[in-house]
Amino acid sequence: MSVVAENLVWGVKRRTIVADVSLTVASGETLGLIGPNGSGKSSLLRLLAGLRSPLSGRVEINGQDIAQVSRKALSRQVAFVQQSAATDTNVTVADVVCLGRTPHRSALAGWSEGDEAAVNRALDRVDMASRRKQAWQTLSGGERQRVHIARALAQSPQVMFLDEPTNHLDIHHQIEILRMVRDLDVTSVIALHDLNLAAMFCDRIVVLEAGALRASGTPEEVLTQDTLREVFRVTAHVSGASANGRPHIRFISD
Ligand SMILES: Nc1ncnc2c1ncn2[C@@H]1O[C@H](COP(=O)(O)OP(=O)(O)OP(=O)(O)O)[C@@H](O)[C@H]1O
Repeated sequence: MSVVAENLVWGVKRRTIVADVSLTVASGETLGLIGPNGSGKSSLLRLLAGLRSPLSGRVEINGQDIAQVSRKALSRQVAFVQQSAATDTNVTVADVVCLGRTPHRSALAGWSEGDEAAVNRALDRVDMASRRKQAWQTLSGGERQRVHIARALAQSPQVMFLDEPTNHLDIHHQIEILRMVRDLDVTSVIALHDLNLAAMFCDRIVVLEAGALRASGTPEEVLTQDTLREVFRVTAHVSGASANGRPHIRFISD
């Protein structure tokens, strides 16, 4: 399923936070969203996922204007992994992941084998199958993050929006989660701070600066020394595409 945003504008009071952003994500593509703190990544993700309405502009998922699609219908197609999402404390890991099945169930239908299989597969994918009975409030920050990703996977989405999904994760799980998202047959948009991980796992990257789209293209096209200096205010050496065709950034401290 493709995602197309046309001239999205959003803000509060007189402040424009997302400034006329247009982008296209092809079906199955992994798009990285990068930019400094406060550049509008989370705000743009929420607009793309239909969690917030733009002041102007529109979002189409699979050719349909999401403003015309019901919440429930949208949640059968679209999953959103929020930055440090809250969850009721008195539940188990399995309870949280089972919630991912809600959009696919009718009020009268019981829990099906298909639901159970989707939950088990999701727990397996994030390496949490052995913790299904553990109480949510006893999990570490990284484990909670992985369970939230499992809930999104249990939703069997065709489009995933992920806001800093590698927050709290150790390097093994950062790589595992991003590799898994890239390899899923799902269109995804991922806000990321780690530019080398963005280079490794994203097909294309969009750079936001003060709410506006500053650059977009392949990692090699976008992650240039000039962009890093001008947008992120860092000095860095970018080595050309290595064997895997991805640039590598080395930050220079003085
Ligand atoms: N509801 C709101 N009311 C007022 N200001 C807001 C609101 N939502 C976002 N902002 C402001 O808009 C700007 C963009 O926020 P956003 O969370 O989208 O940035 P971000 O790029 O995701 O940042 P970070 O990298 O720090 O997570 C910030 O300055 C933020 O304070």
